[in-house]
Amino acid sequence: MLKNIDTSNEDVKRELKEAKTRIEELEKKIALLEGHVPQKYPDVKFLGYKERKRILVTGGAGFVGSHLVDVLMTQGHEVIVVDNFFTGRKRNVEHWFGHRNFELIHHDIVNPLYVEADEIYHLASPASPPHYMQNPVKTIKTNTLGTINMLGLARRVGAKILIASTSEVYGDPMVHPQPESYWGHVNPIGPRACYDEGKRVAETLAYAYAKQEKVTVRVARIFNTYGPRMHVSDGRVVSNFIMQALQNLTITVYGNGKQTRSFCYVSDLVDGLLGLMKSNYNLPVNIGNPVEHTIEEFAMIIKNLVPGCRSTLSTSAAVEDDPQRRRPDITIAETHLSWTPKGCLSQCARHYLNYPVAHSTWSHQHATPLGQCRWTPWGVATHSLGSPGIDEDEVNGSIEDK
Ligand SMILES: O=C(O)[C@H]1O[C@H](OP(=O)(O)OP(=O)(O)OC[C@H]2O[C@@H](n3ccc(=O)[nH]c3=O)[C@H](O)[C@@H]2O)[C@H](O)[C@@H](O)[C@@H]1O
Repeated sequence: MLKNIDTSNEDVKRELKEAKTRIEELEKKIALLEGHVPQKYPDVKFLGYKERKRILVTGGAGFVGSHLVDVLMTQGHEVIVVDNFFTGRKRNVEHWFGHRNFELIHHDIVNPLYVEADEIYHLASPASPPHYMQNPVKTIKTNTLGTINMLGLARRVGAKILIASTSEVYGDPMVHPQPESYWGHVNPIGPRACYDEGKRVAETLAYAYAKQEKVTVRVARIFNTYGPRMHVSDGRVVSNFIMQALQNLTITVYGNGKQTRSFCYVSDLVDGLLGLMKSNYNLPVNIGNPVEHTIEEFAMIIKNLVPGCRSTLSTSAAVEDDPQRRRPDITIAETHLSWTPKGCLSQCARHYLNYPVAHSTWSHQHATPLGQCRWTPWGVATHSLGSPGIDEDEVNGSIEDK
């Protein structure tokens, strides 16, 4: 091209010089950006355009959402994450920044969203009691208006939508274990109502849209879940007890500790959500681990997992409306999704124990399926974790994104 250009001409010389300077500036900017974007992504399968789906994950930067995003990305789908970063964090998905199949939208789903999608996983909502009680009106809006917006989007674009509901729809249950057919025992004006009733309305909305607007819906009732990327200031029992045990602080058992919970590891939950989305089953499905422990037993399990832990247990006044027993009946998930949780509590808790104490590597970790774990005194060798130590920022509860 330059052959026909008179490079002795002063104007051309000047233009070439300017262009060169501009190219140098751009090269510097590219180098700078490359420094921020991870060069190497986790392995992503290639899918042809017929198999590749465009999948929207609301709350995709949160604890559960980000693990789901990891699996969908590695399967080769195009994933759009929408999050308002109330409890979600960019660092949970930063290992995908810049990937051509990944998009992150900072948006609050209380406001309408217009995107194209084949499937929607609607996970957006705070899930930890102290978080959802902090702004109950906002929690109700997220679960009602937010769900209406997502169901409306599913209707407009013809997407299949999975609503993340909760074991909290059963309230303080009078039936144990809880089958999906149980209607629950919820205090509609209690401190947990913003979440419990919000999720119950979300379920009602899902089936109203299914009936009236022919939207294809799936409803997962998620039981207590734990794993990497749960914020250390999350306030739920697993992260509280682990952080207390690691620092030799008193383990704060609320009430007399005789209340029960059944804990599911996050990779098992994600498998259940994927299985439900794929299945033809359209009624609510419990996804949780049916192995039940009292909170007192659970405190001892965590204490015993931390070498040399000198923490003692304290009890206190019971939390208002705290469900006294919780254990999922997972017959439907086993029958219709062929799903059953694989993780056992002490192994998974040990696995998870590594993450909050090795914060620099925390956000990049996947919840490795247990079959792939190699155990070391501090957990999983495959994750090349740092030595135990506590991240000041995390412990002091610097939750700038809450
Ligand atoms: O982990 C979850 O997935 C669930 O967490 C909460 O439900 P909850 O069972 O109350 O969760 P936690 O706050 O972890 O409490 C579990 C039990 O431990 C007790 N607890 C909690 C924290 C603590 O420091 N000490 C303690 O004894 C609580 O009183 C409660 O009895 C949410 O409300 C659910 O939506 C969510 O699905």
